Amino acid sequence: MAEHSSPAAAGTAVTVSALRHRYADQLVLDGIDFHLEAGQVLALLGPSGCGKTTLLKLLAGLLPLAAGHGSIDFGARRVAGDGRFLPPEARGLGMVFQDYALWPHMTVGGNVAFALEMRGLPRKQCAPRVAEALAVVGLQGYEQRNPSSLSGGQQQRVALARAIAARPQVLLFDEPLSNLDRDLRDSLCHDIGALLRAMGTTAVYVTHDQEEAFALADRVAVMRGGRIRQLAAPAELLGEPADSGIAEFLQLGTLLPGDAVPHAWHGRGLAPRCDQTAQRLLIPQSALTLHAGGGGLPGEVLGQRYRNGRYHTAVRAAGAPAGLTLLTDQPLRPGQAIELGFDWQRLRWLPHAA
Ligand SMILES: Nc1ncnc2c1ncn2[C@@H]1O[C@H](COP(=O)(O)OP(=O)(O)OP(=O)(O)O)[C@@H](O)[C@H]1O
Repeated sequence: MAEHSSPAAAGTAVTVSALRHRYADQLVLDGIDFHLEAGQVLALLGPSGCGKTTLLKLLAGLLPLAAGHGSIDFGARRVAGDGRFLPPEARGLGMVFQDYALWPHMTVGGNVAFALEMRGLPRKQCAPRVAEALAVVGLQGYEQRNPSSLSGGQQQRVALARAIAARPQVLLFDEPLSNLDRDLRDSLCHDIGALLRAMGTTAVYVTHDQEEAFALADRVAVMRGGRIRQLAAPAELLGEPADSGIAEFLQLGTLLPGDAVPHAWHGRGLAPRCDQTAQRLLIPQSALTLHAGGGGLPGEVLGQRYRNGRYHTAVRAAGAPAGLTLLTDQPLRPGQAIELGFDWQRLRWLPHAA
């Protein structure tokens, strides 16, 4: 994407308080609270059905907020709650959806201009704004093209141009890359991240792809069962997951039940279990290495799988249940005896997921 100066206005803070939502008698959001500073990017990450899209729709004004079900503020403006409800077009939003949602009967330029015309911008002023937004997403000169003549990645760039052309204060993304193949996803994800940082627009980005969330967002809210279970910067989530459910969802490593942890490990440097609520031991993949030179824990190779330039190696450590994963550059054969190095400082006792 082009290294352009921002066509968008700087973002506004977003505050969500005690938000709840019901579909008929099913409570799908239950007590959502967060505050995003202006210009921050929040990823909503969680398994299918946890309520990500519902939360995004409430932020967008695409769903009504029932009385007594919390509030949403954009800066000092209450956009929903306490009897107030601003429709989407009055919230200063841009939205990008999974299915691009471009008008097929309009040109690329027409699609981008549409958002501006809807806001009452005189036609004459639209053309330079359209050109500017298309340039930012790397589609300079595409105004006259038909959306159907573009690739999926290019169509999503048009949708992005349309979202930023109106200079929104808040950008909302609902799984915008999930229809694209992996390589295109990676490059567009990188471009969207760079664009958001350059624009300073506040953004909320729904995804179930952890890599996408961690690449783009300043903060990540991990959701489960209609609640935010942890909201933190990516590094904090990786290093200090709040419970075993989060560690499991983020696939941070092996989780051993407390009573399966070999007794001998305590003597080796494992911090003792600090309280009764700490029930499972997380052994992050990053804590486990192939040890050379004696003094490591004896282990055995169970199998290997090559992925992303490394061998994901299933190993069994002596006295412990199977299921540890070691990342290594070395090919190893099943049954091979090895020694394992543990970085005991990285092991964590975690409470069970609530
Ligand atoms: N219009 C609707 N009417 C009734 N129930 C709904 C409606 N939309 C969503 N739901 C239900 O609400 C819950 C949350 O759905 P939501 O789409 O917000 O989850 P999600 O985390 O975005 O899931 P996904 O990743 O699969 O899109 C699910 O149980 C879903 O079946």
